[in-house]
Amino acid sequence: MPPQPKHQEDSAEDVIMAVDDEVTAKAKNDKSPEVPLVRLDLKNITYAPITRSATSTSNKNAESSRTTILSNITTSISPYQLSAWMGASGSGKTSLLSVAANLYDDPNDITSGEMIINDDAGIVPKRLVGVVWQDDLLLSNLTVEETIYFSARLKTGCHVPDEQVRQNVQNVMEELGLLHVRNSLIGSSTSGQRGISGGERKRVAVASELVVRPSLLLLDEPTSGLDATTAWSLIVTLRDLARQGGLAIAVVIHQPRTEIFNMFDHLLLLNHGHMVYDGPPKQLRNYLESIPSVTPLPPETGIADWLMDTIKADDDATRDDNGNDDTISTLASHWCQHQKVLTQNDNSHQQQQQQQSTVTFDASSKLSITGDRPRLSRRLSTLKELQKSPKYVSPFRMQLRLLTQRTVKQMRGERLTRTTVLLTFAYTFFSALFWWRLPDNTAYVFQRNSLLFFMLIAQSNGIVTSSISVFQRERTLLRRERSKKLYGVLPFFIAKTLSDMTNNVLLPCLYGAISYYACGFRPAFEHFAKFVLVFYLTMSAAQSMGLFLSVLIPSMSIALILAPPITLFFMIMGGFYIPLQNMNPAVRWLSWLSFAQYGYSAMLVNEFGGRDIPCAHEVGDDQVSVSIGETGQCPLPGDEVLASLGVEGVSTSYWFGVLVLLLLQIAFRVASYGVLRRTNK
Ligand SMILES: Nc1ncnc2c1ncn2[C@@H]1O[C@H](COP(=O)(O)OP(=O)(O)OP(=O)(O)O)[C@@H](O)[C@H]1O
Repeated sequence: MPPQPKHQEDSAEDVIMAVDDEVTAKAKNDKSPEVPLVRLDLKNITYAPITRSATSTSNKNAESSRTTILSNITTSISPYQLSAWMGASGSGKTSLLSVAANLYDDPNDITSGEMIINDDAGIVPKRLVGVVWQDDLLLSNLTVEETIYFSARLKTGCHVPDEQVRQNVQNVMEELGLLHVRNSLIGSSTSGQRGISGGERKRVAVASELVVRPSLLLLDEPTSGLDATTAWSLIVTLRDLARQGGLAIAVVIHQPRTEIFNMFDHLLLLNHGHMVYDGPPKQLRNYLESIPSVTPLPPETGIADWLMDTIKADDDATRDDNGNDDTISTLASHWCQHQKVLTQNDNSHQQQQQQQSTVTFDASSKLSITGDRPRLSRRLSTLKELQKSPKYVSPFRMQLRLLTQRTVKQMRGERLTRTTVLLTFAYTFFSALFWWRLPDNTAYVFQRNSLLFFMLIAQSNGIVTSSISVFQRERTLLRRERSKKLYGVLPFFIAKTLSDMTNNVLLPCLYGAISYYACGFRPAFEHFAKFVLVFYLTMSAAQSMGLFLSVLIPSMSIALILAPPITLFFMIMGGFYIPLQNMNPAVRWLSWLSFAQYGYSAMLVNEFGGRDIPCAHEVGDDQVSVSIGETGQCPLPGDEVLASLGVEGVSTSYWFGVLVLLLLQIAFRVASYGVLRRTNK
């Protein structure tokens, strides 16, 4: 007999769930706040995105070249249940996951079908969904605890006190066996920085989602790379969370061991984007063995292994008979027939239920309900109620604070890597080696001048390139977290700008400061401070230009190829190689956009402006002829030097250069923000 509502006058959304004794007992002890129950029904979903090459052609062509990845998928993810999605590689499991989580690129990619949330057509509010992808994007310089904490805090409203959030972090680390590595850095295999193991990474990714108890949790191959025991204990944890907390959980899984397979409440089997089975795992064997072409489960063979062999054999048979992959396989067409029967049965069942004024979960969950088990009554909210919430969980100020703290922590390891320290040391060594203690007289004006430009060139290229590579990593994380509505582009951007102002440019400035005294520029502190200021601003303008390039050019390899010639172009526009007055007027105007021009001019003004340069022969250093300052005057007025280098008019003002450098980087940053807002969705 189907379960009855407690009171006859209960609304139609009231749901009675039955769970087993053990789970009920655990649920009573569970102090975590109740999650809103979410049931997601996918009805006849066909997902056909436009392939990347097609988007470059006309819309008409693009439409006709959509690739159908999922055909007519009908399944449910129900509260209190752990569902598994299985299928061979490329069968469409990950695609289905992005459809269910509402994280696909374009709504038009769903060419037919509908999604139902708690009986209302619509999509799940993102704040209720947690997704763990195959490729986690954890920040390498954060510890395990910091990673989970930042994720928790960004997903928790500011009304929840910090102690509570930290307690939740502690609990989830305990649940997932991460306490022993709580202070270990995540690390990164690509940068050779050793960190936690692959299995621990996976658990950190799961913990970062679980910590806020999402109503709907979707995990893409959470057990891949885990040893058998760890995989088993992770699935046990997920099953317990579903049963105790009412979470609706679906995991994409390849070939689980039988003990794991038996833990699933619901199974969806896909093959080449078609459904092959959807229902209770316990009935799978009977169902498959009822198909004449299927070899029965051999003794001593795990059910998941047999399942994958059966799909493979079905694939081979389809290809043999028809010579192409597009033809629907025997298993898929058998399921179509079966589904028709199920739908008819379900319709008549629903009619029966309406007469009795009761509501149940989907067909599969009914199988777990037994009349004499204890019951938990939880209300299934309407979609409208679920949607009632601000766009972002945490307010702007909190997003900004958390993102700034997180970026600072991430940058602490990148600022002082062995490579950056070595590079700075090498450049300082070169500068000192070739320009050590330059005499201050007319014979060395040209060398002073070339050293100033070398300093700019040496550091700018590196800074533009590192700005591009750092942002390309951040971009993917931003896209993923933004699509989950964790924060907006503005707080991310401000946090990044604040971090950029102190990171990446610090070592180059240290290089500039040491070289300044080592090479013997004007000794007064005022000139040293002015040099450091303008050097800093030039470097940060170069960094902002690098950011703009990487925002504009989504492909990192292309951006990295284009960056050096673009930087060099602006360097030439700086006026060292060709004095600006000798430049072709058609391109000369571009020097107004060159950060190098303003930085170089201000440095020249700081070094030569407002003073006379002593004569070489008067100080006994006359082996080099005066090559700058056409009048041959001696002592040489510094303003002559500036004029001969093309520094004229407003450019002779140091503060003009400083102001334009400031404005230039603001312009690059604002433009980057605008482009990012429009494109990085
Ligand atoms: N945007 C897209 N455009 C074109 N083809 C796509 C797109 N996304 C996925 N595919 C293709 O759809 C098929 C299913 O991909 P999907 O990643 O969903 O499979 P999967 O079952 O998760 O595979 P795996 O187990 O190997 O991760 C693959 O052949 C893939 O190349």
